[in-house]
Amino acid sequence: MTILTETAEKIKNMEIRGAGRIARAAALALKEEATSIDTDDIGEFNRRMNDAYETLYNTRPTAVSLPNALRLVMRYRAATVEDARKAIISNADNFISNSQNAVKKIGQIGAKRIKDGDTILTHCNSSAAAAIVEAAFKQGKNINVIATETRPRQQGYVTVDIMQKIGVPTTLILDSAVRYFMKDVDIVVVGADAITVNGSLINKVGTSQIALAAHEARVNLIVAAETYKFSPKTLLGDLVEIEERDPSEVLSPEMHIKWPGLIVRNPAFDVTPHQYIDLIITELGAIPPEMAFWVITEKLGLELEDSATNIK
Ligand SMILES: O=P(O)(O)OC[C@H]1O[C@H](OP(=O)(O)O)[C@H](O)[C@@H]1O
Repeated sequence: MTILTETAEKIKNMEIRGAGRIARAAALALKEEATSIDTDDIGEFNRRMNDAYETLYNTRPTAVSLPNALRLVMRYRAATVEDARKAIISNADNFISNSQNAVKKIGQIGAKRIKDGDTILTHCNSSAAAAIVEAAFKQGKNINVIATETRPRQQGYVTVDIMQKIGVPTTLILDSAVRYFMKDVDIVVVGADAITVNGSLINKVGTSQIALAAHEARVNLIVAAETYKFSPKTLLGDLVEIEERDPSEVLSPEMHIKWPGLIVRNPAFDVTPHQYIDLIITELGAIPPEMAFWVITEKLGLELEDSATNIK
């Protein structure tokens, strides 16, 4: 197994997960592939890099950070294999370090929205959302986190683990207990797998129910999202595909056999309309969801140009 196929497999089975981590792992896999292709023929090199792009692209459909990262790394024009290799390596290194810096900046900017004494509810596991909590805690704010379990993959445990290591007092709750606890919550902070041109959020399934409960209780909901989580293709009229994962994540095959004909659905994400989002914290600053169009056209302009010509 090459690093490329291993990375693709790990993204599919969610050993590598979280929109930002998926993007960085894909960038690294393209870099490794570019380094290891043994040819002097630029045509063959380009073909094999395109195959690598396709393999990674076809792993999970929803997190737009993946195609955005792939396009950024693959943006090269070169007459020789040596130049192509250099360009891909430098693009991948830049993407990875920009992505890591973006998460840190989001932490610093988002922490200003957290007040001393706040109880923060978060869903699933988002490194960008966790960066906000960590920065606020390191500023000496006395805060608590409520983490949802996040059925069926229990990414809430990853959040709990991070919070325990940092030392933030944390309460784990069932996803279905969110409305029950909303009266104790001061702010909801979640991550993003994609943000559409109208500022709506695609994130772990259950986020939209949390947003409704927060709205009802007049609790602010903020989204932590690097600009490469904004979806250029939504500007072209496309919808973001919602990944539907295997039913066995929800119900064991042994149980399923007992009820032949039972339909089990397992969408991994849902859509939270922009009306329920107070702010999106990006590395460029805290912006209202209505500015998604600006991020896509002004900041991801080149990706848009690519997506217009480039199918994906
Ligand atoms: O990039 P960061 O902020 O880490 O994560 C962003 C989002 O990615 C995750 O998806 P999954 O667990 O891969 O399905 C969650 O939906 C999370 O909110």
